[in-house]
Amino acid sequence: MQGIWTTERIRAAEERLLAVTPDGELMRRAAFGLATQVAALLAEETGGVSGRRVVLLVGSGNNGGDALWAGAFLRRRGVSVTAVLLNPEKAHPAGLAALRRSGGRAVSTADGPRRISKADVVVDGIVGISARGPLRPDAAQLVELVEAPVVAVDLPSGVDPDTGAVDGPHVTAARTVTFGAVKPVHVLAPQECGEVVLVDIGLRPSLGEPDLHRLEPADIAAAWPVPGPEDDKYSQGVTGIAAGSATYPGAAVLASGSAVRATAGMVRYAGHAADVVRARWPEIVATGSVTDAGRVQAWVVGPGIGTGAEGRDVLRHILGQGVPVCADADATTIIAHTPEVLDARDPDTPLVLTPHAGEYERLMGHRPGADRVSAAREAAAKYDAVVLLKGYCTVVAAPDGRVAVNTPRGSWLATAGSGDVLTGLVGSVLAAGVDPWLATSAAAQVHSLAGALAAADVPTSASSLVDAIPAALRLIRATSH
Ligand SMILES: NC(=O)C1=CN([C@@H]2O[C@H](COP(=O)(O)OP(=O)(O)OC[C@H]3O[C@@H](n4cnc5c(N)ncnc54)[C@H](OP(=O)(O)O)[C@@H]3O)[C@@H](O)[C@H]2O)[C@@H](O)CC1
Ligand SMILES: [K+]
Repeated sequence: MQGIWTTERIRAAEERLLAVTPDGELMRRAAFGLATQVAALLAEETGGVSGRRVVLLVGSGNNGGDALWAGAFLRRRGVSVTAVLLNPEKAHPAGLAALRRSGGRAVSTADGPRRISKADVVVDGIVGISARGPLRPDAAQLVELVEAPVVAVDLPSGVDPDTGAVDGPHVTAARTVTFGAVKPVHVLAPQECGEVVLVDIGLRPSLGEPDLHRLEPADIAAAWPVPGPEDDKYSQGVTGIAAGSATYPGAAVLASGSAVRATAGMVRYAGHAADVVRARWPEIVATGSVTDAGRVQAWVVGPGIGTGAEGRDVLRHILGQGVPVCADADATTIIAHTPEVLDARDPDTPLVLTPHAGEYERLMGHRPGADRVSAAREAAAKYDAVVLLKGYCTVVAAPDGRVAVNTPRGSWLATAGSGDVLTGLVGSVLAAGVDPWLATSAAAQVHSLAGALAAADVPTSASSLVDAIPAALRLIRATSH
């Protein structure tokens, strides 16, 4: 699992490491890694390094220091380097001296536009982990003029380091070179960071346990149920699906189909769309009501069941079965409007909620806001449930505080029925007895990978998303070694 640390933790670890490292050493390590990446991007963009033009946008902190030192390294490779100093009195003295010694030049913001227009690559050393809020006007004016690809130092300036939130002018980078550890901004605002490259500066041993996680293919492959020689269709977990209606059977077909494709376990369907589901998925045992559905190891409930009395009865019945439940869509709304349905739940049985921002507001009485990680944690604690907060990046919080972030591969998943597919995936992994936080996080990643495979850079549909699940699983297994 990839660990992600908040800036408070990074700063504490840096202090510990700085105390035992020669002066300036960490910055030089960081800057050398940065210079290597800038040179690589120059080569990719222009076919060469020597003689190319790099402009550094340099703020008043150590982030600017990194950029200046990297400029000095780039000079050694024959790059023409100009630093635009946003605040000349406060520019990192040692970095500025190093750049000047190497033959680089430093100019004021007045000369910035002319230099920027000729740059092959621009380096954003405006601010790093100590700043909050949008770019100040002088920096914003220069950034607006940039047409060359940008390499962000540590993070794209103007994007919040801990939440990834954007609230005004900011940098959008082609590549972000970060140091010591991945920070929340990199997984919560991937669209602003571009490709993220981590440079090791020796921080890892000082960091401790991560604040957030991102599952790697090996984690998903290890969590995903794979049948063994002793398994039969029951032992791998039976998923129950209570979704859809006679008038709107689509949600039932998608959620059930997703569960069929996701694991080798059996799938039962209970509801008014039984005929349609059976016709589309003959391997599913379908009945008209949850009361005669038979034994399941996990329930998926909600998509298309309606928010009236009947939907409420279905949800209450399912919550009382003593097995893990993934409550989605209409079930979320029912819980928000009549929280007493949760009285039917055995407190020891896992519950997964999958709200989008609007459903979150119904559940919590306020919008998720800019800090989506804290928002998900708050809901997880309130409902004693795993909460998957939908959005461009999906945040999965457990009641014990664990959080996983799923970075998307494009926006293709924003298609009708996509949520029904996700809930089917979650349910089928829950049915196999996997830890609910891990099951939900793994399902979210398989869902986004299936979306990317189904779309292949063109719009897709939820049905093709279901069809792409096996390919996504195959790819994850192939890349997990
Ligand atoms: N520590 C280490 O060992 C290592 C650290 N490393 C590097 O250091 C970076 C952190 O450096 P840092 O702490 O000096 O702060 P940083 O983010 O550069 O600047 C903050 C200053 O910017 C200003 N400012 C604030 N808001 C602003 C805004 N919206 N728009 C514009 N300006 C704004 C404000 O200054 P002011 O202008 O108000 O005087 C504030 O004081 C880190 O990201 C990494 O790159 C690496 O070298 C590895 C080793
Ligand atoms: K930066």
